[in-house]
Amino acid sequence: MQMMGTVLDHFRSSAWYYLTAVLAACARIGVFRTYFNQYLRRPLRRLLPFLDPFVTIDIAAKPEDYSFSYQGKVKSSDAYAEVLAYLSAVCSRDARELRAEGAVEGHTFVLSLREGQVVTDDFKGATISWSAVAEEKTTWRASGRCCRLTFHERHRRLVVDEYLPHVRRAGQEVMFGNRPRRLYSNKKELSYHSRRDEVWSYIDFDHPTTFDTLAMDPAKKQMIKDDLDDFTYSRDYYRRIGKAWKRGYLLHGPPGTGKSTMIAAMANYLKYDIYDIELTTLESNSDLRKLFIETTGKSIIVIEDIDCSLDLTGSRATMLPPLPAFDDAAEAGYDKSRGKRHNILTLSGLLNFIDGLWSAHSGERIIVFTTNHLDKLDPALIRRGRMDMHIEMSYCGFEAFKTLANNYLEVEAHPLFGAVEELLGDVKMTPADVAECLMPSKRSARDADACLTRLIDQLKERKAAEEDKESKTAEEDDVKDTAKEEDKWETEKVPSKSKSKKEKSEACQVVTNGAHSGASGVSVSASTDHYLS
Ligand SMILES: Nc1ncnc2c1ncn2[C@@H]1O[C@H](COP(=O)(O)OP(=O)(O)OP(=O)(O)O)[C@@H](O)[C@H]1O
Ligand SMILES: [Mg+2]
Repeated sequence: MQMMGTVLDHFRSSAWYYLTAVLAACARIGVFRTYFNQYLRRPLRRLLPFLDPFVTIDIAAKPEDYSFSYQGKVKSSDAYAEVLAYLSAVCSRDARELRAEGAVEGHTFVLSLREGQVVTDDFKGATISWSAVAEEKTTWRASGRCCRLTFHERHRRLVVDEYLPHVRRAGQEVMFGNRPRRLYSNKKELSYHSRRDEVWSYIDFDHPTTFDTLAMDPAKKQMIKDDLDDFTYSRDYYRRIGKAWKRGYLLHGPPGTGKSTMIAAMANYLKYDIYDIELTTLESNSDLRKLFIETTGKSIIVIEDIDCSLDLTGSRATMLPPLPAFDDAAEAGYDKSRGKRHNILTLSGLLNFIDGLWSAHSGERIIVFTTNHLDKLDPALIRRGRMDMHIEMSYCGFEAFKTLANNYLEVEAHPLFGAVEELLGDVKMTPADVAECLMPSKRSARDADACLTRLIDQLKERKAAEEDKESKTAEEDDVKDTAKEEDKWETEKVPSKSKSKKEKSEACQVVTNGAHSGASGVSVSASTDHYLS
């Protein structure tokens, strides 16, 4: 028992000893920390770049910050996905241990680094290392993956000002290129708070037309391609001259000359999405603005048949009719129950959409209008600067025909081409009609002779019809000319100066009276004769 007491005493005293020692050490650490923070931290920080000159930036998978989109809805940052897309090419080239994930959209894989792997990227003489790291867990966020870039302190400005924006832009392009193109059309019901997917619906755009299959004069086609190329590579130029990065094309020409086909060729050439706006479904200028805000960069915004969409021919001031009287309200499109007027989309609203302040929103855009009747449009709508390029889609010429023959019959030359060339010089036929003739009736019978003969027959028929029409018109003109000549001759015989007004009116009276007395046409001329005699 005494022994037991001695052991306990010993234990107590040593516990006390150790506790005192730990407390003393903690106190020393606390004192050290205080001294370190007060006197050493700053000088050491200044010394750090000499010891470790590398800077690191983490781009996390889970965005820490959220930005607010136009309608005040939270929109997450895409930076991590963009970096992964950018690095995918570098990784597939250099890394040995990779991970592959399906791209958010489309059918491709995005390759990224496995944890601990490093790849390097060169940019304007700077070497930047990328590594995949597990992000540290914090009190408010679970751990996630992040991409860490490391670079020398002396490249700090280059990386922050140029490299990172370059990574984002290139990443966006990779992401955009990985998915199929889209054809968007506007929904009918738009509310003020509609989100992007509530104002636009889309389908994958898989139109096979390219500039190679588009039938038109080769020089004109090349000019359009060059213009599109210039536009896409001119981001800095547009910025420098202070112009929104957009270009307007007006396609005009008779039905079936390939205006819609041209839009498809443009979209495939540039790899842009198409936003097809049906103006007649919109109620007001703000609807148009809402649609426009929800479009993305790298897109073609199309308004087809602009002359038919709305009455856009009036002056800007008179486009908006005054509010109708109450009884006429329904007829004039005034919805009494909702207290608002329909179809008050105005020309000035449309002009604003094309080149107002909103037009500069997010990236490059092409705006295309099509019309069958150029003369019906307000000059303000189609002036240069708004519609930068006016492209006339015209009837099929021989060069355009050769493209169609190559498309449909896979022939580049044929003995019947000579006859077609001659006839196309005389007859106006749209590419759509030519294409129809070249389309074999049976898929198995892709017989160039038969198709070309059918085309020649059609052209001959049209030529005969046109000649017939022309000769009829000429005959009618002759009759009209003769009638005019006779009238003129009759009028010249009237001694107009010899009679005073009063006499003339009396004469008219006579004529009128005379006319009353008999059959009108004959009587008039008879009366005139009477008057003349
Ligand atoms: N220039 C062309 N090149 C190739 N195919 C063409 C061309 N023009 C017309 N076609 C053919 O004719 C069809 C109709 O052409 P498209 O719809 O492009 O004409 P459009 O000018 O838009 O007519 P509309 O004024 O009636 O809208 C197309 O599907 C295409 O097959
Ligand atoms: Mg069309």
